[in-house]
Amino acid sequence: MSNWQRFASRPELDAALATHIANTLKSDIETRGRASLAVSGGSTPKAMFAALAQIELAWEQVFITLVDERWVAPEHDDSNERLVRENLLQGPAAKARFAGLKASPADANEGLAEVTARLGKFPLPFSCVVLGMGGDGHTASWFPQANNLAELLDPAGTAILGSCDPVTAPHQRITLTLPVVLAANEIVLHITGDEKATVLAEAAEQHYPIAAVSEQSTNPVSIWWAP
Ligand SMILES: O=C(O)[C@H](O)[C@@H](O)[C@H](O)[C@H](O)COP(=O)(O)O
Repeated sequence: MSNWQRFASRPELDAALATHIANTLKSDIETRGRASLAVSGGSTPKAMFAALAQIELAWEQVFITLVDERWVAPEHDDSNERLVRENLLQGPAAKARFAGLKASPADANEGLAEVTARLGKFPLPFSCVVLGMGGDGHTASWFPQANNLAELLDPAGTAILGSCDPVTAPHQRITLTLPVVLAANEIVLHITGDEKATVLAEAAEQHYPIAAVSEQSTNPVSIWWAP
């Protein structure tokens, strides 16, 4: 159902995953002329972003967005857009075409149409979607307690994006929906530490949101892990 790529250390994981993503983008540029990447925020991907940003490829043909965003201004410390701008859109990768997921309305629901229109310029399906995972079994902004979780995880849903009130975490969110993630050419799950490996092992039994990706076999996810 999923294949594991295990590394002895986080720096080795970050370097290998950056190279792998770059190769996926290069091969999609060769076949489609363009490539698209959706990345997660949080703390895990920061060093991998820095490694990926330094790899030479036709970045001007690469469209980058976020898997999910906290509904805060792009200058906010908790903004995933800020994380991406400061760590991924640097060096050679500064030429990539980036679209953030935050819009001006105070409520994320009111910004959904505007942000969805931005993604209309993207070559879809995504070449690669890079997910993270929280200790509560959430991925993207599919939080266990969210009252619209079933809607975000509806495989037959037609919306690209949905909003979410995580309940157990700060900030309202905007997030890609399950069908868009599952339609990607490649899905990567980037996690570190024994605790997250255990959470993932218990995902099906505990009905964690990550199970919607890790326990399906239509588009098997590759799990990139280091202690
Ligand atoms: O904005 C976010 O919070 C995310 O995109 C989220 O899904 C993240 O990937 C996990 O919460 C893991 O976060 P850490 O890497 O900080 O553990």
